[in-house]
Order: sequence, then C-alpha cells, then structure tokens
Amino acid sequence: MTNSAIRVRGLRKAYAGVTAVSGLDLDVARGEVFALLGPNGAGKTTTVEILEGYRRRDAGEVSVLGSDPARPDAGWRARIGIVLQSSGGHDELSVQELVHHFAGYYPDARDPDEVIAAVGLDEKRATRARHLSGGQRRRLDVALGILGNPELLFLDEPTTGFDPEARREFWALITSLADGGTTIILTTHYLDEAEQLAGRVGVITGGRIVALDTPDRLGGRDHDHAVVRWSEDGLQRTERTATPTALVAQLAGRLGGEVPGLVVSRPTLEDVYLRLIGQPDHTLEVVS
Ligand SMILES: Nc1ncnc2c1ncn2[C@@H]1O[C@H](COP(=O)(O)OP(=O)(O)OP(=O)(O)O)[C@@H](O)[C@H]1O
Repeated sequence: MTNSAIRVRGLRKAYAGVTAVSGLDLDVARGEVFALLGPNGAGKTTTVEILEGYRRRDAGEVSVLGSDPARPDAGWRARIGIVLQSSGGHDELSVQELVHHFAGYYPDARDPDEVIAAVGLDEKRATRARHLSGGQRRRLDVALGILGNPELLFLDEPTTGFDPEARREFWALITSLADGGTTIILTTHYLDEAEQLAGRVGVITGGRIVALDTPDRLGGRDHDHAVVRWSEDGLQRTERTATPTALVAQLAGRLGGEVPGLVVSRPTLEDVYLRLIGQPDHTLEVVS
C-alpha cells in the first residue's frame, strides 16, 4: 500500500468559459490533516468535488486512495467520508434513527451509538433533525460523515455557524479522528481553525496552489520580521525589525526601564494568508 492518499497533477476545470481550476498539483499523505484555504471563488469546492468523484475534470491526473475518482465504485466510496458545506433532508427523523439508518449502508460502519456520543449529541438522540440548532445539525453531518469509518474524510467549512465552545469541541473530535489515522481534507475560511487542526495548509487562488507549507512556515512566516509597538512622547510608535530583542533592549535603555505600551508581534497566519492572496498588509498602519 502506498503512503499517498491524494495525488493530483495538472488538474484543470472550466465551467462554460470560466476557469475554476487551472493546473493544480497536490500531494496529501495518508494520516495527514490538510487544510485548503482560499478566497471565495478560488476553486476549492471544485477541486474537492473532483477528488470526491462528484465532478468531472477537463484535464490532469488524479488519484485518491489509489483510484481515479472519475470512475468511482461502491468499494471506493465506502472508504471516503464527506461532510458538505450545507446539508439537509431526512428532517423528520430523529438523530438516533438517522444515524442507525445510515450505518446500514456501510460494510464497516462504526457503532452508531458511539458515533452519536463522539459528536456530542447524546442528549439529542431523540430530537428530530429539523429541531436541531445549526451547530447541532453540523455535528449530525459529521456523525454521518464518519459513520462508515472512512480512511479519508472531506470537511467543507465544517464549523460555519458554531459558537466558540462548539468549535473547540469539534476541533477535539477532529483531532481524535486524526490521531486514529484518518486522513482529513479540510476547507475553511477560519485561519485559526486551519492553524489548530492542519499539519499542512495549501493556499489556492485563481485555481492553483500559490503556497503550501506547515501553518507556522507558510509564506516564510517563520522568517518574517516582528512588529514592535510602544508609546513614546505621547505618540504610538511602530517598527518592523528582524531583531526585536535588541530593539526592546535599546528602548528599555532609552526610556529608563519599562517600555510603555510595549507589544511585540509576529505575523499571524491570517496576515500571511492575506499577503499571499494579494491583500494589503495592515500591520504597519497604526502609527499615529
Ligand atoms: N456549477 C458551476 N457553474 C459555473 N461556474 C461555476 C460552477 N461552480 C463554480 N463555478 C465558478 O468556478 C469558480 C470556482 O468556484 P468554487 O466553488 O470552486 O470556489 P471556492 O473556492 O470553493 O469558493 P467559496 O470559498 O466561495 O466556496 C468560481 O468562479 C465560480 O463562480
């Protein structure tokens, strides 16, 4: 068995003249949690749908769990879990009924009751799907996505609409799946979510990957200069420097000890991401 979960070379897809994916290459190893980031319309969903076997490509080579998703068979499908951006249906069934019902479709299903507990819906087992809150409905989607014990799980913007506590609980669930060896492809607009969950992130814009690395190294983030802010003579000062420690020591000497209003910051994943997709850097804009 190869160590590759996903291998993509030169993937292309256009819709009636609109290029959605334009020569995308990607490798994801088994056991990785990989986040795909990018602005609206970048080509994430198109790429993921091609990987899932739900959309035809125009050109390129694609292998997912060793098979071409353009020719999916039931055995391959059963090895893949999908949590779509929006879901619905079966609204009159209870959580328990739904999860037990869908478990019957998989050759190697997890225990439905354990799955309900794992997504934190134990207290809602008897509740009809249409009476769940948005965040609870999303948990149910995840329950249905992991029910077949997939080797590869696609999560499309999984925590949209979650409250902060629910997001943390969801992250813990995803981490436990990853610890158990599930390969996870996550698309998200939440940079903190990518940073928390993903071993590597790929930034896609204009239908191709423009940067790919671990969250702490993306776009040269680990070598980026620090921004030092402080107050002096009634003014807010800001300086970007490769040697923040030396600058702070110099300021402490000049200002006679404590440096008023001192903040030293490195670019966040969001700063780097915005730079990569061509948005202006605002980190130096606060000088007054
Ligand atoms: N079914 C379709 N028919 C025509 N054009 C489409 C179709 N689906 C997507 N597109 C276009 O393809 C491009 C890529 O869309 P895609 O949905 O893959 O982007 P995305 O990165 O997933 O965006 P978002 O973050 O908004 O979900 C966009 O310009 C979009 O308008």
